[in-house]
Amino acid sequence: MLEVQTLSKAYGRKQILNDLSFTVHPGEVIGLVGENGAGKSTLLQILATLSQPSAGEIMLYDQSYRTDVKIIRRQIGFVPQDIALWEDFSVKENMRFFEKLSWNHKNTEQLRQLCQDMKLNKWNETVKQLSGGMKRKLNIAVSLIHDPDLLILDEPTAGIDLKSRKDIASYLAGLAKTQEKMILYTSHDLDQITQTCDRIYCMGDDPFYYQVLQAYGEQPVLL
Ligand SMILES: Nc1ncnc2c1ncn2[C@@H]1O[C@H](COP(=O)(O)OP(=O)(O)OP(=O)(O)O)[C@@H](O)[C@H]1O
Repeated sequence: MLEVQTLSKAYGRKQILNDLSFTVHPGEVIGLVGENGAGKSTLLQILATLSQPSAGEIMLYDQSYRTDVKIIRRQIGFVPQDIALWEDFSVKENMRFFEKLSWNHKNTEQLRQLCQDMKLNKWNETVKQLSGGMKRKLNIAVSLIHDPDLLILDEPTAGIDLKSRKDIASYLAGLAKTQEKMILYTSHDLDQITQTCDRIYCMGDDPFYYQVLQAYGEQPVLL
């Protein structure tokens, strides 16, 4: 379980996150929504251990983000907003490269299976030959090589076609349910968020997202 308690983050005098508390349970897909600048990426970066909070506690199972960062990093997969792949390498070469950096090893067939599970069947094509949606699928596949318990994704479906969005969303939901993963992701696509997520957290001062989600029949949680 991921437990966030009274988390705050300020950049200089600018308060971005203020006293956030929430939990994510194994098997849950959590959607994080809010206007531009609400602090979603800031929160995800802290949860991915890439940024420090100004105050508060975070626990992943019984490990503390303050004292057990090395262990926690092994249990986290992070997919940033920007694609982070080697453009001149093939899909296979990217998977093998990142597998070498991973603490948990997989053979080539297992790596290929990960891509196929994501409906990415371009094993020998270079990344620069792939479409934006395919690159995003590969980015997600890379983040899963070390079999993380907690998967954090910053707008994994931004700018990609409806079919690929559905592929990714149903893959993430299946992963949470079959392997008890905790998945936390941001998106501005409320149709997809409401269809995919077990719970939705709303960030920011603007009540717009909260109200629209209520109109969808959801009961979002205000952070
Ligand atoms: N390194 C930084 N230094 C100072 N301010 C920052 C820094 N990173 C982010 N911010 C500010 O923090 C606020 C929250 O940004 P963040 O990227 O977390 O929002 P977001 O909800 O993810 O937005 P979007 O939907 O546009 O991706 C913004 O006002 C941004 O300018």
